[in-house]
Amino acid sequence: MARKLAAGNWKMNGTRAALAELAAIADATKDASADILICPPATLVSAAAETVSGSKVAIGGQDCHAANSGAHTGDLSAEMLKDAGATAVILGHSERRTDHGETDIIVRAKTEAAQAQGLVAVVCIGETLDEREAGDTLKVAGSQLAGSLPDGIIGENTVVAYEPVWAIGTGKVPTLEQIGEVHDFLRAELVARFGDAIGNAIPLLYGGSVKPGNAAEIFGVSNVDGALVGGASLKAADFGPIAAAL
Ligand SMILES: O=C[C@H](O)COP(=O)(O)O
Repeated sequence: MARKLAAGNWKMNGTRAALAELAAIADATKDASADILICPPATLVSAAAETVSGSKVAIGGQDCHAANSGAHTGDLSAEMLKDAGATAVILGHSERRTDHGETDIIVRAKTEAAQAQGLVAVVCIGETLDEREAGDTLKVAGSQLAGSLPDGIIGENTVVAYEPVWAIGTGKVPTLEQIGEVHDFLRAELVARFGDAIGNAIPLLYGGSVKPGNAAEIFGVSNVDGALVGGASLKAADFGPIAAAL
């Protein structure tokens, strides 16, 4: 069975002043039974890791390059994130796929690089509204899953986040049936490709407008092992109750 995980993606939000809120998040989640991960902007990874030291909060990056080092101005490698104190990294978020043209092939290479450094890869997939309305949700999710995950993964170093693009930051949330349909499908795909032990050990997170008011019902859906939370991960008063609902 997959472990439970409440993960926060701060996206391009936060300066050093936000470290006080991170400390509040560590306090608000100290009794949570789920694992806790916060992914601040890269500028804060090192200080964030120091801030949460001794708590149950782990720190992650929001992206990494597929190479370990080299002439890639502005990029960060998995090794650098690890050196700064990260233990995980979000890869293939729809905002990176859209803003930076990241393909499944690129996401797969980044995932391999992250895992080679011992980081947990939180690999994101999800359909656009057009794709859902065309009835292609499972086709898109299956294709992104197959293309973004490398062979040879182990359950402990991989998390998959299903984030319908149309639900991100919009306040629109799929029905519980829609979430369950995709998560059951993804679990079956993981088991078919990686076998029972690994396929069932990979946490499947739902992401997209998760709030304190809807977290418990989403966590009650089959094969939902947690959430990747954007806006509501910025405040301890929101993220604490979400983590507690797991
Ligand atoms: O990575 C997080 C997701 O994009 C969800 O963002 P949101 O909770 O603000 O909708």
